Order: sequence, then C-alpha cells, then structure tokens
Amino acid sequence: TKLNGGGGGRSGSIVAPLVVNEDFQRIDVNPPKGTRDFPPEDMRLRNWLFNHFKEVSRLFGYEEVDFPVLETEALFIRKAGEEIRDQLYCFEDRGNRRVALRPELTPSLARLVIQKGKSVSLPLKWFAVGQCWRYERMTRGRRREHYQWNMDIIGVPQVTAEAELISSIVTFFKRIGITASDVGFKVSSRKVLQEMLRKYGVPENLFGRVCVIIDKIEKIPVDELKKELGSTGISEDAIEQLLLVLSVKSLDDLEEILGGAGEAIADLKQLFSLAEKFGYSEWIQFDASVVRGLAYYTGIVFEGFDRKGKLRAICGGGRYDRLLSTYGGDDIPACGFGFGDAVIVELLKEKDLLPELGQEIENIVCALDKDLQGAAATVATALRSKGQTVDLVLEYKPLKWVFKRADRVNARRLVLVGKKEWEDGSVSVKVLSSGEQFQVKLNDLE
Ligand SMILES: Nc1ccc(Br)nc1
Repeated sequence: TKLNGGGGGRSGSIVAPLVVNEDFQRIDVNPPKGTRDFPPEDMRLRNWLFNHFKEVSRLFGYEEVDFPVLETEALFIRKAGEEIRDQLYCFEDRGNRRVALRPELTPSLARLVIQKGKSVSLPLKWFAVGQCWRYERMTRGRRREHYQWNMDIIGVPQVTAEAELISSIVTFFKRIGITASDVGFKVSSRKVLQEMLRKYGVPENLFGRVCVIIDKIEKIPVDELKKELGSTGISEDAIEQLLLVLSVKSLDDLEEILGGAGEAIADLKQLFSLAEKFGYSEWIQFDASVVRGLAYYTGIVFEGFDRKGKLRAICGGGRYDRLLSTYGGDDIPACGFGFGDAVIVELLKEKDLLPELGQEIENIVCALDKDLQGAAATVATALRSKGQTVDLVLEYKPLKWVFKRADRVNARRLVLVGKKEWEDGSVSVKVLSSGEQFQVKLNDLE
C-alpha cells in the first residue's frame, strides 16, 4: 500500500488519503443475486408490516418463536416432487453435514414441538416472522429470499383452529386497509381428494404427490397435468373423476358427488358456519381446486388471493396432522399458515395503501461554539434520559448545515447550546414548524 505525501493525517482540512493498491478490485456493492438490502426507507416499511404481523399475533394470544435459518437438510427432504424441494438452498458444511437454508418455517416449528415433548402443554399457539430461502436458477430472475409470517396451532383437531387462523389474517388485512372487496380466501379440504382417491383404490402413499401435482392445476396445461397424474399410476378414469370434482363450485354439488357422510363435507360446513360467527363470511369462498403445493397438508387448505387476479397468492395454509409423526414425533394435530412479505407490498401499491413513513426526530442538538461540543453532549444525554429522540450534531457545523439536516431528518425542534445561555444552564430552542424560539433551563426542557 502506498500512501500519498502524508496527507492522511488528522489535519484541520483533512486531505483524503489516496490509498492506491493495485491489488484492490472494487467489490460488487450489490447484495447477492436474489437478495435485498433494507436501507432506512425500506426498513421502515418492513418494520411497519412486521409490527402489524406481530401485533395481530399477540392480539390472538400467540407466543413468538424463532429457529435457525440453517437447518439439517433432512427436515425438508420429502419425495412428493414439491417445488420447495427442487429449489432447496442446501449444501455440505465444513463438518460434512448436509444442511439447508430453511425454505419455510413449519418443519422447524414441528421439530421444536417434538423437542419440547411433554414439557409443553397443548394446545400451543405460536407465531414467527422469519427469512426463508430458495435457490432458483436466476433464469427467472426471481428473489431467493423472503420473510414469512407464520401462525400455528398445535394440538387442536377441530376446525375451530383453521377458522381462528383465517380470522387472524382477516384482522391483519383490516388493520392495513385491505377489505373483502380487495381480497378473498379460497377454501377447500384435501379430504376431498383423499376420499376420491380411496374411492378409486389409489394407494395412500401417493396422496402427497397427487396433491402437489394437482396444485399446478392453474399453472400447467390440463394435458400435462393428466400426464403427470397418470405417471403416478392413477387410472385415466380416476383422473377424469378427480378433475371433475376439482371443478365443483359449491359445497352442495360436492356433497352430491361425495355423499354427506365424509369428513371433507363436515369440516367445510363447520368452517363456513364458524366464519359466520367470526364475522368474515364475506371473505371466504369454497373452491375445490385449492390444494396448496406442500405435501404435508391433510385437511382444510386455504389461500388468500387478490380479487383482481393480478397477483400470486398472498398467503396460504392449512391442516397438517401427520407432519410431526413423519419426523418421529407423536401424532399431534396441527395447522398453520405462511404469509410472505412480497405480494402484500405489491397489493398495497396497487391499492395505494402504502404508508408514508418518514424518519421522525424530536430534537437536533448542536453546539453554537466549537468548545461547547461537550455541553451539547450533556444536553443530548439529558433529553435522551427523558425518552426524547435526539440527533446530536457530532462536529462543529455552521447553522445553515444544521437547518438542512433538521429538515432531512424531519426534526421537530432545534436545541442550540450557546456560550451565554449555557453559563446559566440554559439552551435556546427553536420549534421548526412554528418558528417559535425560546430560552429554557436545561432541567426544565421536556
Ligand atoms: N419457499 C420460498 C423461499 C423463498 C422465496 Br423468495 N420464495 C419461496
């Protein structure tokens, strides 16, 4: 490293030291492909969104939990052909362990519940907001990380659990100004598929795989869908009947096909009845084609959608009664949902509902004289100890500069430490909105 002629010292007018080192390459200052930085303005929106997630969760009596972003890869290895598996961000660590960046939170939650075992009493109502990852070939230029809000109920077999989860999401939407005219929930049950597959003698172990294929019903051509279903060994007749059932538009029509004795109809009728009691009937509709893309759902499934049909699913969830036992845990019923941080922001933009979130500082404190910097620090500390937010000007600056900064940080007032006033422990205060200016003893300033 070669320093230029000694100009790097602490002189009054610091000459920026020119460090020339041909070995330095300018690094790429952008975040890794598919990831985001959160500069202050973006972080304010993220905190606003996450605070609503968390406040709703606490309103419903849920406890916050979290897990490592890095998990054993085995937690996510399922052989049902899920996209989440194909895009697993997995690698071998320096200890030759197969690990993965979590693509979702539910498996970690299941792991923790099993780990806690009898030390926790059911039902558990837990929530988390955590970053989740996927490794997608950048060909599609999509993001590789997002934050997901999850709420889960562990240990309640009744549909009241799913009904409460949907109520919590409706509560969230209402808090941010989204109405039932903007968004709805498509609701169905995988027990519909289960009953159909049983009727056609399809082996139970194909259930998850068939659901994952059927989740593509609106994403791939029907012939391709039929081909994929056929590849599992299901007969053409069964496939035709399946697709017929999935096109059913009402619970009554579904009952016609399935008969009234099955759990699918009973669960769905109970859910729609509870929706009435929770007061969100206008938000939900039966849609037999909703199966969701995760293999482990076993019962009610639901997804939030924008009624204009311009965006991908906003959120989704359902019952997963077998997940804990697949990890070697007890057979504990569970249900939950995931709500990503991306589509909701697109929806808020669409509806012009993004909040205005500027920085807000109550005080800018500055010394009017070079040797009053210490006094300014005393003033700032006194205000901060009273819970006042303070931006302390940390080096001597002309007033013009201070006013500009006050404007940029949206300060409510200027607190000026001047020589004469400070001699009797006073400061000058200028309220920036009104221009009002007064002197006050520091101890009386609040
Ligand atoms: N599962 C998952 C993870 C990360 C993103 Br971005 N999308 C989906």
